[in-house]
Order: sequence, then structure tokens, then C-alpha cells
Amino acid sequence: MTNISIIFHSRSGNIYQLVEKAAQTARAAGAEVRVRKVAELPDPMILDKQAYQDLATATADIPEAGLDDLVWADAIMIGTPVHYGLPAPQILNFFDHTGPVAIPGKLMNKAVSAFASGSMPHAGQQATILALHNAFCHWGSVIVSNGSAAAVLHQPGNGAPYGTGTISRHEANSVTDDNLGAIEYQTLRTLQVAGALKRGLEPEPGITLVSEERLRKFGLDI
Ligand SMILES: Cc1cc2nc3c(=O)[nH]c(=O)nc-3n(C[C@H](O)[C@H](O)[C@H](O)COP(=O)(O)O)c2cc1C
Repeated sequence: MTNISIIFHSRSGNIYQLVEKAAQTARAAGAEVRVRKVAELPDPMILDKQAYQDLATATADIPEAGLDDLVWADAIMIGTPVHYGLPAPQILNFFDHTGPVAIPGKLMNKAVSAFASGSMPHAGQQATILALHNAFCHWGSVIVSNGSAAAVLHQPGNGAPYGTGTISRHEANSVTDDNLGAIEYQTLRTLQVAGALKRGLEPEPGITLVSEERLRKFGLDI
């Protein structure tokens, strides 16, 4: 069984629509799924107050993400709105607090993948996903991109190789069927790589890092 944590921030529901599709896809694929929202920050900038309120109600029962949700997972997907070409500060705040598990290597070799929603085309979806990839490198995780092979990624309005990206045009809950197809594909790819890593990292002296001798040599506890 592969464990997947889907961790997100959303204000007007677009990212949450992708999260729901990712969770549904992962469950149908037989994974154990945790959906987690990151903690809110004081005084968030809200463009659509009604949508924000509706989403708060719809996600009230979703637990806040904690470090255990990262350590538990074989696969981690992170979803965020684009804010000035960057991940939302709520997501960055969550990353800021991952040191206690990231620095001792507890996130190494996990399959990680990111997706984003922005209001306009070419307005930072790709930059936001790549910014999260920077942080994944610090975790020592294995980045899963979408690549370019799947036909659904070639549809207008899909964010293609880096990870799923949507164009909301400031409309709440406005993801398209193509966006849902892209996140479905991204979820399955992330699970596929997580499963392969999990099996492949079983101790096999001589060819993996996970041998007693090499763990000692590099001072690793993983
Ligand atoms: C402070 C702030 C900054 C934003 N900056 C960008 C931006 O740089 N590019 C963009 O396309 N959209 C930007 N947006 C719009 C959101 O990314 C967009 O509405 C997104 O679809 C919201 O996702 P959600 O519905 O999951 O909350 C910004 C929104 C806010 C509140």
C-alpha cells in the first residue's frame, strides 16, 4: 500500500477542486490518502470573500497539515495558488517549519509533485511549481513532473510538463475537465514513482545507498 499526503492552500476553491480529484484518483488506485490543508496566516488578502467563506465551510473538517503527514507519506503532492509568481505564503510558512524532519533526512527519497492555480495564462503557474521544486531539493525528495507525453497535457489551459496548472481568471471553482485530467495523470504518475521507489529502496547491498556500510559512511539514519 502506498501512502500519499495531498497538502494544499486554497482561497477560492480552484486548488481544492484539484485536491479532491487527486484524492479520488489515489483512493481508486488503492493508495492510503491523507488530505491536509496548511494553517491560515493572519490577515490573508481575500479577493472573493464569499468563495473564501464557502471554502472554509466545505473544508472545515479537513485536518491541518503536520510534519507527521510528510514523514508518513511515500508520495506528497503540494497544491497552491500563484501569488506574484510564488507559492502562497501559507504554503511557504508550512515549508519553513519542515526543518525538524527535512534536516535529518526524513523526507529523502519520497516522490513529490506540485500543482498551481493562477488567474491568468503565463502569470506564474510554472514559476510557482518550480519554486516548490527548489524546496523539494532541500528535502532530498524525488521530484515527479508531468512530462509531455500525455495527450491531456496538450489541451489549451493545461500547464504541461512541470505540474498541473490552471487558469481561473479570478473565478472561484473554475477548473476545467482538462485540468482534472491533468491532475489525475499527475497523481497516478506520482503514485507510480512512489511505489517504484519504495520497492527499489529495499536493501540490496552493493547498489543502493541503503546498505549498513553506506549508511554508516554517510552518517545517514533513513
Ligand atoms: C495576493 C495574491 C496574489 C496573486 N498573484 C497572482 C499571480 O502572480 N499570478 C496569477 O495568475 N494569479 C495571481 N493571483 C490569483 C490567484 O492565484 C488565482 O485566483 C488562483 O486561481 C486562486 O486559487 P484558489 O481558487 O485555489 O484560491 C493572486 C491572488 C492573490 C490573492
